[in-house]
Amino acid sequence: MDNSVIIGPEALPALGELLHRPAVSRVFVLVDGNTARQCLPLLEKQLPADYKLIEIPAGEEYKTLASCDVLWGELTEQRADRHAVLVNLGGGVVTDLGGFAAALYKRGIRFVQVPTTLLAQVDASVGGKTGVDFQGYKNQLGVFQEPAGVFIEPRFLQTLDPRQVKSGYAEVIKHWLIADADAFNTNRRLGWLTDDWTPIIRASVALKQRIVAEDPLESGPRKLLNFGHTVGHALESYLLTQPSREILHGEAVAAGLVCESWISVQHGLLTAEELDKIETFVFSVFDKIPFVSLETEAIAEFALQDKKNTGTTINCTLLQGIGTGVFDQPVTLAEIAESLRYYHRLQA
Ligand SMILES: NC(=O)c1ccc[n+]([C@@H]2O[C@H](COP(=O)([O-])OP(=O)(O)OC[C@H]3O[C@@H](n4cnc5c(N)ncnc54)[C@H](O)[C@@H]3O)[C@@H](O)[C@H]2O)c1
Ligand SMILES: O=C(O)C(=O)C[C@@H](O)[C@H](O)[C@H](O)COP(=O)(O)O
Ligand SMILES: [Zn+2]
Repeated sequence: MDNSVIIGPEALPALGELLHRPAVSRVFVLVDGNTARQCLPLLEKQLPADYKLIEIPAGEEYKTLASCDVLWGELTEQRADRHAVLVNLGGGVVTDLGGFAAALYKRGIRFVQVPTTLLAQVDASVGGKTGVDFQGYKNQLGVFQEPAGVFIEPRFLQTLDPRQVKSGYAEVIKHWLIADADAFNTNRRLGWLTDDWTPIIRASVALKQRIVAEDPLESGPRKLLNFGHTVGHALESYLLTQPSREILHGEAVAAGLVCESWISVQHGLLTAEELDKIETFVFSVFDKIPFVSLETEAIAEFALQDKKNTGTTINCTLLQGIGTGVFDQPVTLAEIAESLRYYHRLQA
């Protein structure tokens, strides 16, 4: 097996061929409640007859060690050996958690990613970042571990809620902002809806693969892929602590793109006109996330746990013009809070 990415109608048959190889002792399929119903039927004919299904509840709140415990318990109960393969069928929660759990079970079994949301197809399934949330912090526990393959079938998106599609689109905009000004400028005029996501998935995967190949363990340029996430993760983590204020990862990232673009302007890296273009595009797709200005400090505090930090210094990825990211830019906690106040004042 290699860690290739296959996109299109040939993806699932290729996975089927791989799962029937003699080197595979047993196949386990990890799903959540929704992908069990909506996605498994399309995959099922590629699976060996004796595959074992393992289900976790859907949602970010289940991206935890407790869900890994359920998965590890099943693998142990079934006497899964090191030649077993775990197929992660779902969005970023299933691909992150399943990849992490597979990397730890018996010090590592092979896993494959079958992403079923736009977000997981353009971003989460690619690049080998896996993990779970811990004590309210996003992806606090995790490993870098490449899957044995990524099999992307855009037809899965047919059953996806439009809100979830938009959430994935935030990561696509992020890719354009850090590395593809032409795509940003073309697509901001076209709007976000399309009948066929395949070209956008292909372009995003290629862009992410290029950056990951240069720096798989995120000691340098991979930090570009984290643009929007210093503030985005802070907002997401904060709102996850608030009952009935649900936020999706991509929605938080969209807000983070605006806040971190504003910080880029304060650092003299981006012009006010460029910031305006970014805001206009982002708010043509996403509603503004409601929070009150009294909450900005508490939200900003979460940035103190960002994985790009060194000691007490918050290192942000910023934009040096649309289409060019720059990483390791020190920013203060006060700037993070001020960027949230700026976002809060904006009229969507
Ligand atoms: N590892 C990485 O590089 C990386 C990159 C980006 C995001 N992430 C992580 O990904 C997670 C978010 O992923 P997500 O947005 O896919 O969320 P998700 O996995 O929670 O999926 C969103 C919802 O859609 C449902 N669903 C999935 N596929 C479906 C389909 N085809 N039809 C109908 N419903 C479907 C799921 O059950 C869930 O309710 C976050 O935890 C984020 O931190 C990781
Ligand atoms: O692949 C990467 O590298 C990314 O940063 C992609 C992000 O979109 C993704 O949300 C990632 O999980 C964030 O990682 P973290 O290190 O900030 O937890
Ligand atoms: Zn992300």
